[in-house]
Amino acid sequence: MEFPFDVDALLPERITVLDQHLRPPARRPGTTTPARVDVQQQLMTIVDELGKASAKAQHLPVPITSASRMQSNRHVMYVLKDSSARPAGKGAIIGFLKVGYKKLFVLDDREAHNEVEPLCILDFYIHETLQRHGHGRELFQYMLQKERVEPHQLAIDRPSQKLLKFLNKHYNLETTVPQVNNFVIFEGFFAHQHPPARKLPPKRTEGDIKPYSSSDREFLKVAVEPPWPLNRAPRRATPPAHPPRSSSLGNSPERGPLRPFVPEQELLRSLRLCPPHPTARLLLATDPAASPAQRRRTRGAPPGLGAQSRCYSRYGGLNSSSPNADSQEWKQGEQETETRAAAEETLSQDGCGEAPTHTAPPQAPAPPAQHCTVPADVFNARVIRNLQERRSTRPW
Ligand SMILES: CC(=O)SCCNC(=O)CCNC(=O)[C@H](O)C(C)(C)COP(=O)(O)OP(=O)(O)OC[C@H]1O[C@@H](n2cnc3c(N)ncnc32)[C@H](O)[C@@H]1OP(=O)(O)O
Repeated sequence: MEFPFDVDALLPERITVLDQHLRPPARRPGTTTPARVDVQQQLMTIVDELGKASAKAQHLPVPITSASRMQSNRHVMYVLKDSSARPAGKGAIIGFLKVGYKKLFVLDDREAHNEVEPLCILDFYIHETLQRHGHGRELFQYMLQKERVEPHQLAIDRPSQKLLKFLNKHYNLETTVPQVNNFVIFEGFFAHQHPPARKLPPKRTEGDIKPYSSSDREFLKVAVEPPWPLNRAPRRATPPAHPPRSSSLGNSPERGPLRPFVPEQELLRSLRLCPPHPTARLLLATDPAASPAQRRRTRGAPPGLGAQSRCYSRYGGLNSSSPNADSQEWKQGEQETETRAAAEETLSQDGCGEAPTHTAPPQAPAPPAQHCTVPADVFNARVIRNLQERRSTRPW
């Protein structure tokens, strides 16, 4: 990667380490010294351009590395220059590696939350024309020595497929410990933490735990999930052979498929916390049979009393002595009322299995006594449909 200024003179060493001060490195004796402000500007240009190139290579919508980001974070950037060739006599940049310590909450292989502050790989880029020439390894190896860390002690911020292959090839890192955040850690991470990972007190409720540790790549999350705590990770007996990969952003892996929704019992409990849907409110208001008070009054009644007083057949052959349209309509409405009331009942009882109470509306005309032939599975299907309709009132 070339620049309109002399990169070779600006960065005397093959690998230059930059921190938040973006201080120009000491120059070789004998070289002419441009104004300090120019040098800093040149450094900032290099950082910005590298950040843009890296974002492009990873298909990121915006760069996660820039001079301003460097200045506002305590990250360290290792910049590799091309010292062999000197195109146009000004040198060139091969790539960079950005690392930084971050406080993370990570899951161990027993899925316990651990508070750790590991060194994280935040951004890594080698120019397209120079990839697979060993430059990435050279840079990574230098960083490991400087930072005095072992590869398995690192946390990687949403590694790309290429980086995963790189880590596997050069450092034998393959088996990951599944996480609920963007970071990938590998087997052995917890064995060699300095200081050791701090386990969170067991009494702490899940709501107190930060669900996602801050990542520079937060904006890459594309899937819409239910809010915490409905999005808890499923328990997995064995870690997957490979960490989850991206679907929408090419090189960057994603956090994995959406976790399955919580069981029905939890869903019902959570639904009770939600305000009722306007339609449900309207139905409840116009239907006295669905009111909790009404249901409470009839809870002790023998089951099926209401049904016994109004019978119909799903097969159309009503046993009714007066099968007129009005009574048909009434029956349909009544059946829906029952279904709704049953769903209400199910909701109010947290799905504890108690049979719903069927109640005839007091104002309804008394239908002719008939034999009820609606099978239970049809009834259940309507209850389930009703529940599904209610699910669509979820706020996310
Ligand atoms: C947290 C993050 O920073 S995630 C983003 C990581 N960066 C990127 O994905 C940007 C594009 N990729 C790159 O810049 C580089 O490929 C890097 C930084 C990942 C690796 O640098 P390189 O100089 O290519 O690595 P190096 O030459 O030392 O090692 C090569 C090995 O890396 C892996 N690798 C590199 N490029 C590729 C590729 N295109 N496809 C698959 N594996 C690759 C392979 O394991 C490869 O070994 P192989 O050639 O025998 O298959």
